[in-house]
Amino acid sequence: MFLKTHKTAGSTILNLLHRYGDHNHLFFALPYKYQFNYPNSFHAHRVKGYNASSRPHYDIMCHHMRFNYAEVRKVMPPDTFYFTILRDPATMAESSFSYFRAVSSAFKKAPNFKAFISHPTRYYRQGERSNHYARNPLWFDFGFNSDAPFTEMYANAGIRAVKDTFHLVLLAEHFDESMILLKEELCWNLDDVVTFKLNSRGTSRTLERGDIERLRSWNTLDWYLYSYFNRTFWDKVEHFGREKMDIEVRKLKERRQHLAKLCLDGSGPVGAEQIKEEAIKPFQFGQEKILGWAVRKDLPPEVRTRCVRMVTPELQYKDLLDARQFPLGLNNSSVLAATSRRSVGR
Ligand SMILES: Nc1ncnc2c1ncn2[C@@H]1O[C@H](COP(=O)(O)OS(=O)(=O)O)[C@@H](OP(=O)(O)O)[C@H]1O
Repeated sequence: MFLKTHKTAGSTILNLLHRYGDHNHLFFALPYKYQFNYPNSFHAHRVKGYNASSRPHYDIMCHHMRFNYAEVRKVMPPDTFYFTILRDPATMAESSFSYFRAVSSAFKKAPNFKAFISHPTRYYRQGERSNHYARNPLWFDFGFNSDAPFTEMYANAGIRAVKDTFHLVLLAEHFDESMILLKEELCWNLDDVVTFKLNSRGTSRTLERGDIERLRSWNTLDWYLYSYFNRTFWDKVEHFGREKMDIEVRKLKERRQHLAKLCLDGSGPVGAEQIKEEAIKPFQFGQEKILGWAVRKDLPPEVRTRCVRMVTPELQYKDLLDARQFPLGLNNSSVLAATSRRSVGR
């Protein structure tokens, strides 16, 4: 089970989970649309095909939700491996402002990002439309109260809850090291965790030191959470072995380079207008262009399919999986009964 927090490289992780599940014929716990009724708290009945009396065997759950462990547990098997990813609240806020400007009331009211950073309380009102993107969004996604006043006791209780549930907490800033830790935990192969960056923006602002401090302080609960799991992340790397990690990360980068040369048209991500195939066009949202990848045309069909899968964005891949799992619509009980016996577990 992957808790996909917002603006933390989750779409790239979804790609590797989609690919792995697709390749191994695993059964996904899918939302009816693209998210599990976010920003409302997750509820088991939001999973397509879930029925409390005859529960299909689900292998992977990974789409956006506001986490609710009691309900997730009803859907996923007891030996499920839980993981998630965090990002520094400062850069995350910059990404969120750009992406969610039109939907979050606080972001919308601010004339620009600099004004928001300087006086967030001037624009932010608790409970106003989509303001969970504007303050402590990680804390919110974990299902906690993102408007709660900061106290160490409260923040530590949240951390304990995350620590007790999630076996692995990754960091967007250290994506490659994160992939190696994930691969080790799941006993996967290197190719399973090779990805191309998805859902990235054409341009982003560089933050000044003072802005970073202000954003971390505005998002105190998230900063406290991030700082804690940053420490545990490096403890895990230490335990894995720094030298071994360097070797593994080097292999991962080499493999990514190799696959980029094999699969991609051009040397970097491109705007949606340069991608002709609808199946791999990135969804556009927010103030900046969201980039994707063009795939070489001159590849043997099998290789091309594999390359296309690597750059298939979340929405299109979810539709593919949905069509595979429910070829005749939701009432096709034979498909549910025939779900895989394998699970992404420990
Ligand atoms: N591999 C890797 N390493 C580091 N950072 C990465 C990676 N993949 C995606 N990204 C960055 O993550 C941001 C998008 O996050 P999400 O996909 O979680 O966003 S969303 O909530 O699903 O819309 C988005 O950040 P911004 O570009 O700052 O907006 C992506 O650039």
